[in-house]
Amino acid sequence: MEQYKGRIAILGSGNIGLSLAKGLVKSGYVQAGQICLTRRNASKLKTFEQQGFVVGSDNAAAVAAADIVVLAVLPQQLNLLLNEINPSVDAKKHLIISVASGVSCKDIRSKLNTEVQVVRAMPNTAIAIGQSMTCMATDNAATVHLEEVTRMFETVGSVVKINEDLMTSATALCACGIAFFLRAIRAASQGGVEIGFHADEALKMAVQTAKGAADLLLQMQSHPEQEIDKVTSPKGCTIAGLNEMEHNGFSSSLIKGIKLSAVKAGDLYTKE
Ligand SMILES: NC(=O)C1=CN([C@@H]2O[C@H](COP(=O)(O)OP(=O)(O)OC[C@H]3O[C@@H](n4cnc5c(N)ncnc54)[C@H](OP(=O)(O)O)[C@@H]3O)[C@@H](O)[C@H]2O)C=CC1
Ligand SMILES: O=C(O)[C@@H]1CCC=N1
Repeated sequence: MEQYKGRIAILGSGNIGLSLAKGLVKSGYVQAGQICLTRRNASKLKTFEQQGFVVGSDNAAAVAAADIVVLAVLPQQLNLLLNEINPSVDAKKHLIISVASGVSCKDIRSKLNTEVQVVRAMPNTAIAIGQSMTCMATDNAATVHLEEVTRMFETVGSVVKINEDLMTSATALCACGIAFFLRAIRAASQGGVEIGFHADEALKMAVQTAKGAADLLLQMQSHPEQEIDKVTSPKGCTIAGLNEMEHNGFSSSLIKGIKLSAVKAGDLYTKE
């Protein structure tokens, strides 16, 4: 893979900003020294500085030194940040990537005095280990820039390009979604403890079983129900457990949670 030659500013180096930074370096897309990480409390970035990242609190300086600018603050923090960097953004030089939930490309441009190109990306925290599901959308980025952003996120997982009006749905299904599956694994391990395993072995068993389920679907390209049919022996214990879960609203609760998250994701910026 060809290494990216430019410089990236990640403004808002919290959970997702740092996960992205780690993933991009781990994948070899860039070296740590090509990434500038900012947050207001930059003293919390000391370990990243020791790993070779450029760190600081001066967003305008970070933008001036970069060609790709990643906006990774909370939606409620974004307007202040955009006001701060506005004088430093140059449409001819910069490409903006925003991972903020519920903020449109148009919203971002409306706060910057320029027709700068904006791409929205919605990764999840598995980006730190190159396993993100990242959804991407833009309303004005040139093909060449969209291709570069695609290449960037493909080094740290899978990428799907979607219409911008589906970005909040993508937030719920993929970005929040990783938490939903993690909770399911945790619940399975708690069940495992009740039926006789120590917590550490129950967790290991639940994790590997979940990984096997996901890999089956990825590698066989099959539908979950096809794989479930292979597990459920007639009058067996799997269908008994599965039906008990459904009587208690397993699928329904996941669907309802995803729907609520999608509504909330759309409201985070506008109802701050
Ligand atoms: N967490 C996730 O899994 C995902 C999050 N997102 C989106 O990413 C964004 C960030 O979320 P998340 O990482 O969870 O939030 P965090 O609170 O962990 O990170 C936000 C960071 O922004 C910093 N920050 C706030 N204001 C400024 C500023 N003016 N200049 C520079 N840094 C600033 C904060 O540090 P300090 O207080 O020191 O400034 C903080 O470290 C949100 O918009 C969210 O919707 C998208 C996909 C997944
Ligand atoms: O919980 C949140 O609001 C953010 C957006 C997607 C994942 N975390």
